[in-house]
Amino acid sequence: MNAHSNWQLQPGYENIAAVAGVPEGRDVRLVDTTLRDGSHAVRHRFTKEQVRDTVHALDTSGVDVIEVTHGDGLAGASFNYGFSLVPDIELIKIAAEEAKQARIAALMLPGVATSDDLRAARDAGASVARIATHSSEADTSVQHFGIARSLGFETMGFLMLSHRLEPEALAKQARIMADAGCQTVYVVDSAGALVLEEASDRVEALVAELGTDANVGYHGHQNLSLGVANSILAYRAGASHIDGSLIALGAGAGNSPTELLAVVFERLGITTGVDIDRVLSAANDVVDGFVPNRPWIDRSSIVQGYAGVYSSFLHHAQAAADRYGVPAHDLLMIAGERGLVGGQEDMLIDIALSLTSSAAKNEELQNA
Ligand SMILES: CC[C@H](O)CC(=O)C(=O)O
Ligand SMILES: [Mn+2]
Repeated sequence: MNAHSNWQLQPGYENIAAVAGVPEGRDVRLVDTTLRDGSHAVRHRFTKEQVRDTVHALDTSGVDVIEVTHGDGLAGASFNYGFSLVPDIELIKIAAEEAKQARIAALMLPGVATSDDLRAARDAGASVARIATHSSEADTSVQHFGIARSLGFETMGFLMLSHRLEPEALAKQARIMADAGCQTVYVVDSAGALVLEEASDRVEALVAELGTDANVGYHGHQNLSLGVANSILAYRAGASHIDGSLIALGAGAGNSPTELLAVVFERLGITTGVDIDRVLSAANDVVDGFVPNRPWIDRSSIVQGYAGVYSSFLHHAQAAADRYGVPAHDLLMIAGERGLVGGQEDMLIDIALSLTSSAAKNEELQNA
């Protein structure tokens, strides 16, 4: 572990001992994000009962980290990202009460949430902090990792839109997170854009850079239908933490399905500690029962993977498309060409307006 393993705990948090890493007896640690990334797919409308039932099902399946937060992280509930039905902290509290063995994780984006939100999540029972930055901006997470460690959180770092950096450059960003106190750094394929070795080469570079200083994780999206295959290659390249979501519930075409990851790892003889029968039931009998629309691999989400667009832009693009009468996939293609990053959702409206005004100009020219 890194140089900061004896982090000074803040007053009131001295008795908290967060142990990071893959639990004994498992080869890989599956981290479930149904109740965070999946929040995008239900427009942040999870009810208390849905959270309780999903946590119960995952916990009894043996999944040992369950993420519960607004899709855009703590304090993400806003006009920009969409309001939650139930505030994050209430949902985290319910999840922590319900989980008997699993740890509850909360995600934050520096600049959206603050250290006060982290503290509130800790007090509500979250014990894993996941801090996400754009892949080239790891330095913006430094103080948050310090605060998270001093609150006794286990820490995980997300390098979002990892496809935008070459493996060596990404590894340098991972080093910044690890040195700041991050215990597991993730290659995050936010756009579902990485194809096979593009995923494992990035994981390999992080593993080489971090050595025993931090674990490496992989978070996949299904836009090109490669979430599970990429996750297996990521594991083979040295990732010890793999994210998934029940029924793929997540942004864009969704995440790698947790139940499929569990089944495929088991078929490969790789121990996850997750009970297959129970996790399949969690997916089919619990989450599929309350989700109105599963994430889908369609023209828009495939374009996201193809053009490398942040998966959570999907609903924003659909809303702008409906409002301005332009195709969502065109907006997403242009968003990819412009290299937009998370937080620039409003630029989709700008793109829609420029498409409508150029369409109007073309019509004017034709009528002239
Ligand atoms: C809000 C953080 C972000 O959506 C994290 C994530 O899941 C991703 O980038 O894929
Ligand atoms: Mn994601």
